[in-house]
Amino acid sequence: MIPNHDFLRHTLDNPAGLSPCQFQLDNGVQVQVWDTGVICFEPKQPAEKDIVLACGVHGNETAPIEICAELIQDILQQRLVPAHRTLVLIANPAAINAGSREVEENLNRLFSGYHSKGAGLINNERKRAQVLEQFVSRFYQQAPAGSRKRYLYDLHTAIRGSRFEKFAVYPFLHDKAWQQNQLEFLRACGVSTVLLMQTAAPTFSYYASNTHGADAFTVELGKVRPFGQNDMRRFADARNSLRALVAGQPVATQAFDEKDFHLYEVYRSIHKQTQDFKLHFADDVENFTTYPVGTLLATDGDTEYRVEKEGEALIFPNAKVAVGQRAMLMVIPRSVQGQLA
Ligand SMILES: O=C(O)CCC(=O)N[C@@H](CCC(=O)O)C(=O)O
Ligand SMILES: [Zn+2]
Repeated sequence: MIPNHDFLRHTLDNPAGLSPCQFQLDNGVQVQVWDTGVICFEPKQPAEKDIVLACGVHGNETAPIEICAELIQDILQQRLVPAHRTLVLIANPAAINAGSREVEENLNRLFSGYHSKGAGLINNERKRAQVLEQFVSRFYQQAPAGSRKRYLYDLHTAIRGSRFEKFAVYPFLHDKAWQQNQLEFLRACGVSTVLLMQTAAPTFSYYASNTHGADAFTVELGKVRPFGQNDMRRFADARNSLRALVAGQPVATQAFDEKDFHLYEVYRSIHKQTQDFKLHFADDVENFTTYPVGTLLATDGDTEYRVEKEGEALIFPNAKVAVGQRAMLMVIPRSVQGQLA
């Protein structure tokens, strides 16, 4: 039903859609293909977690796609046995085939209904964002009754190198407490730099967090590289921790100690206002770089953006985004002492 148990290949061969199908593995795990890139695993007696793993929201971010493709194949071949209901999403097959971040529009700016705003469902990324929301809703709503925990890890790699190779974006929680066990899990994945957002966002992780109450994160696992050029040893902690999570096996976490983390909050978000938006530092400047107060960072027509605050660090600078979109975040260190649940 899935040739060679290779769901990534099957997805990329059918980027426009796949007929739903379902079957059972010899170990009792129920497999349901809901669409291209959308596969759901349900153990006979699922434990309490409902886990969504997403990759390929940006088509050129290949290492997370490889991690998820291997996990799917290993479940299908019964080398990995899920203990929890698990939905794996290869989010943007057309962009993966094109080897590009997006085909027409940034998929990760289209969640929480943004797909249908303005001009509406005018391209495939907008349509995909809508159906991904529907699949995530279905997955969480179809869970067995009882006390359950929802998770979504949206796996990415960043365009630039980074002073801290791996980092996560913790979506805005509307003043709810950050989860200590989630910070511990991220650290087991090799991620000890976390950006705590203070505003709503059109991203997949914010959607899962805000709409479904999931513990949800955008996880940046390294730098963008083409298929075949990822050193998968650098992803071993993330790969192994995610597989242990799905299998219900112990994850090698350590008790939270703030000294082990680099925690940041957003000081300001710089949006591209005109086509003239220009960054005033080189393409190889890394995420989390700091400059002295007063340094010119970017210009946008007559507007100048300079470092305003000691310790302000830049992240996700990208002059190529569409006008109106986030072109860079400036972040500052912060503490979460006494603010964790
Ligand atoms: O490296 C970059 O500039 C972008 C990497 C990336 O795709 N980041 C995500 C972050 C999403 C979030 O803020 O939760 C994105 O920009 O969509
Ligand atoms: Zn990305």
